[in-house]
Amino acid sequence: MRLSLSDDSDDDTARLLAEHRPASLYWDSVSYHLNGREILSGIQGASTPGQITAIMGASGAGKTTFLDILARKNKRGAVQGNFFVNGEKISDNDYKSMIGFVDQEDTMLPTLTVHETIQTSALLRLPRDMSRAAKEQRVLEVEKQLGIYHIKDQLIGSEEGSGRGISGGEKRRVGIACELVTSPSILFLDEPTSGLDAYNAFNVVECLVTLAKTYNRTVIFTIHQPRSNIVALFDRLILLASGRTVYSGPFSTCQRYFDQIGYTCPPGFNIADYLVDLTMHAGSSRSYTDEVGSVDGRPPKTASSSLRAIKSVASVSNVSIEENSSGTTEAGRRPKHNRRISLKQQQDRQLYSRRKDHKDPEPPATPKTDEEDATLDVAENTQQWLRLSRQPGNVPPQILDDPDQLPPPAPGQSDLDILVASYADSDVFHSVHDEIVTAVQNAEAANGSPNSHLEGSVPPKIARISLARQFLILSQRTWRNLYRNPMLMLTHYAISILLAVLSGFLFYGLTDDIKGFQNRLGLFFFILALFGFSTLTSLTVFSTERLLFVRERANGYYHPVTYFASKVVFDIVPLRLLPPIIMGIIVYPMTGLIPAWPEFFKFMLVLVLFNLAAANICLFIGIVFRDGGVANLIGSLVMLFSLLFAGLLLNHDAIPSSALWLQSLSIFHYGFEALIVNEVTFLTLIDHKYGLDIEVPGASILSAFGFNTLAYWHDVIGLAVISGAFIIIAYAAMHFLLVEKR
Ligand SMILES: Nc1ncnc2c1ncn2[C@@H]1O[C@H](COP(=O)(O)OP(=O)(O)OP(=O)(O)O)[C@@H](O)[C@H]1O
Repeated sequence: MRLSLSDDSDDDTARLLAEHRPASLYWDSVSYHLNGREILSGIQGASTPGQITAIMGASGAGKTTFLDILARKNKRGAVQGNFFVNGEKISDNDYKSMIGFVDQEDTMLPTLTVHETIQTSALLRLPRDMSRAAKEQRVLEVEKQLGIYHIKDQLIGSEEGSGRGISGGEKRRVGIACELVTSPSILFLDEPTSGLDAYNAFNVVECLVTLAKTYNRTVIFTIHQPRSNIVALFDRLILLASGRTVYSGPFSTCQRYFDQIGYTCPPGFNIADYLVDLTMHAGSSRSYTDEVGSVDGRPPKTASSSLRAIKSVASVSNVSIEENSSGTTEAGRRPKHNRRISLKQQQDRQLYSRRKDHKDPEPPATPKTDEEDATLDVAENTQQWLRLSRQPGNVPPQILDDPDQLPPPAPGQSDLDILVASYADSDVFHSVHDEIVTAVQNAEAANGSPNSHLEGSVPPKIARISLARQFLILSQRTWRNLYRNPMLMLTHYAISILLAVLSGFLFYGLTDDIKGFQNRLGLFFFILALFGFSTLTSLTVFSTERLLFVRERANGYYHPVTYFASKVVFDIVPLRLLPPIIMGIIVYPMTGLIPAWPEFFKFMLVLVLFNLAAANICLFIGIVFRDGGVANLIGSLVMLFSLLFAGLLLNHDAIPSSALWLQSLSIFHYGFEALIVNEVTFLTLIDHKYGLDIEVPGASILSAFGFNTLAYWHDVIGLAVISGAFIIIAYAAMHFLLVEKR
């Protein structure tokens, strides 16, 4: 999968890659509290360019939380700790410009192709002064690098709707490509192999290794229980259990380390499986080293708690299995499941108990004083942190260089306590700690030198593309998404045309009498109700892309205003404005409404503004209410309320006049009144009574029905104001509510 880096003839691409600053990441005393609960505590570690760092642990160990914190994601709880890039503390903004983050679940538009998806990321995020051709070239390079070039024209697809597209592994690689295309110095990935088969999982990790080694990037990911061929690719390992560090250091030394502290991974067994199982058992058990130790005093040979392990477990265990599988129905024998439990317990004890062949040493690490702890917790700056790190009391005088020296289990101590204490007392811990201190000292020395301004940790500021370009790129994406989703367009247009023709026939040939007036009332009411309720589909304008928007925004793809504008222009215009215009053009002449251009245009203006107002109200509701069902309910209630106050249904005598101001909130009221006033005010209607044709001015009839004949422009302005107000508050809601918070 190794490919040539780039076409050197392209200066822009070469410059992008050259401007990348290799970034070593160091962290120390990292803790995280949420709602008074400690989720992570005292994690330290380092990851340098060219290295793959894996964060492992059982489910709920805190891997994702820790990765989020390393990537400086916006967290709900309180984060503490020291974070250094090349030994320096850098601002969140600078940091975010040099990292890429790939989430566990892929959030991509299923209607775009692989190439378009990566291209959008590149066009939005690569520097303004890089040419379009160079950006395109960068996309192709990354596609080749990740082995997805051959599927670049395939649709992403989804399980439901647009049909199955590319595979899960390919999707994961597209997600990585979207981040890689900006050439980040540090790449974070949350469970990049989850949901993938062994082959695809290996391919993905192999791509990451190529990236780290060939392009000198720092790669950090969480991973659940990797297969051994993947494990062999790790350079560093961070093993967490209940948010505490069981191991953080070079992967190459981890097996020896666990062996030294009395937890031996059986030969031929996947160390990742063993370690994750160990942390699970350790967290739930009290130390029983002294109870069982190992069978016949020797370390166990093989196995795990799984069936696979049971099959390969040695000596005594095999006997137990045979016993277990032979006469389970014979009288006098204990039930089968009891034997299984005891077998499992026995094996777990063999595998996950500390070996007995160690002498217990002096108590471990000199505890820090309360004062020092507190100071470390609130360590504000590098100087303070360094001072504390250099104090002898913080560096335990004795490291675990004698493999037979282990901390003794205190009464009530769990295996996890022992594992955590052993690590905090180990030479691995101290060498990582020294590495951090040295990096910080070197950075300080470099900053003090006269040439310090030449090479900082922070890459040069990237000039982002303008808002106008962002809008164009996002509009193109929204438009593609729309026209490749023909059912959505088709439904809106087909319904509008069908209902226009239907109402044209039902209200064909309106007469100029009282009956004709009533028909006009019915026609306008029908048209408004139809559009009012069909705009409820605007509720989903954001719901389907909510997660995509939140993530892209957090990853710095664009300014929210450009996303919002592109959605409004390319969703609301084609789906909410064009259908009523088409319907108006069909219905108006068919039914025989006033055949004059001014009245026709005034009729269309009301239809358009009414639809816009209804769509913007739904847009706002769809943004505020995350749950689709709730949003639908609220949307329908708002429309019903508005319909009730339209003027036709209301019994004015039954409602106190003080409550009539509610009409000013009703878009149906504005729309209905404007349409009927526009149509009837200057008509002369014939009333057939007692065999006579009495001419009645339309204005009189309107007044008798409670309409204000001078209200047309007032109503038009009312619709425009509601429409404008809701688009502004919809944007405000999106800006303030749709912010990533993990
Ligand atoms: N926003 C949150 N609200 C409540 N609890 C949280 C939140 N974030 C994390 N936690 C808790 O923190 C612990 C660690 O969660 P985290 O998702 O980091 O674990 P994990 O190791 O990534 O698990 P998995 O492998 O299952 O994804 C869990 O007990 C989880 O319940």
